[in-house]
Amino acid sequence: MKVRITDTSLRDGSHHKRHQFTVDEVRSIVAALDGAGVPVIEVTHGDGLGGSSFTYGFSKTPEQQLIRTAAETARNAQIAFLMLPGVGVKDDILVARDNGASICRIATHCTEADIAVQHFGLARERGLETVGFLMMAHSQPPEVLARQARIMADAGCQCVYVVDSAGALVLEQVGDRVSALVAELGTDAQVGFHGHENLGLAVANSVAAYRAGARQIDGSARRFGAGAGNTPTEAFVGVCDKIGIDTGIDFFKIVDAAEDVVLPAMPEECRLDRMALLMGYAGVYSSFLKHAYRQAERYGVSGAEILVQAGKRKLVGGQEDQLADIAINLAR
Ligand SMILES: CC[C@H](O)CC(=O)C(=O)O
Ligand SMILES: [Mn+2]
Repeated sequence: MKVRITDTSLRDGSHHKRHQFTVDEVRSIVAALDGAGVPVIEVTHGDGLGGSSFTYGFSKTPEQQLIRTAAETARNAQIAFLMLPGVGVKDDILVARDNGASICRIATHCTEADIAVQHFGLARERGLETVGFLMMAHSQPPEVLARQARIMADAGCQCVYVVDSAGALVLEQVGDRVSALVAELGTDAQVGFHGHENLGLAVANSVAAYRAGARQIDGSARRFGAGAGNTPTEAFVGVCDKIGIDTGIDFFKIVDAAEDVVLPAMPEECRLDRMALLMGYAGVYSSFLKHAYRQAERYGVSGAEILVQAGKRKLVGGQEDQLADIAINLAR
């Protein structure tokens, strides 16, 4: 059986890099991933199209320039981009398409799929392949996610992802969620899985997702991503080789790409440390990590305590400003 892997080091890795990718880094990483046979490479600001801002962090290089560079560099891989309705707008989708991207991935909090309906419609109308992200999927039971997936599929989404944004899901919890989506969607849309490493389970969870019927899985070379990073693409490829899942990716080439090309572009390895573990344990959005560090330093409080409070408040993606509010309250 086959699975399609999307490498998101040039999008989810943008959080870890504080959105400072250069054209040269994108060119060399895309060339290496493409050369290893990675079929889809995602390139965007970490928070999606339009994310470059005071709230989320300014990009060093305009993301559309990075998308164009990626599309010009890839020989076989398709270039994907992410957008969160409200952070980006429909015109951003059209510009990304003109810059050579062919897969439009639209992310919403996992109870808010309806805000993406018009974006899926536009993307399909303009010939883009579509993927939907149900973020923070640990926070809702399988049946709720399945209903949200139905909204996305009816709007034109061709693959709905269970997105473990907090790296909080454990094995069967992934399988149950993916199975519910597979049962709901049937042949209307595929199901995908996007994992984070905050509890050290990203590869195992991705295998569980595959076994429950997911046919698209995200990875990031060298785990380059938010929080403790994502499912390491190279490790997942190795595991797939061993258990008979065809990824189409050359294990030895992706191992070299991760070590020789991706690692040098990382500010540091993604660490499974106290802050990351807390995120997985308390169900906190991985993209909050760098923001928590920044607010902790600014207000002289504990970053770990900020994350614990963020978990208690059940914050969702887009509520980054509340981390400052938490830090101010802790400082008082
Ligand atoms: C800001 C979008 C977010 O990083 C998407 C994602 O990768 C996730 O929720 O894990
Ligand atoms: Mn992610």
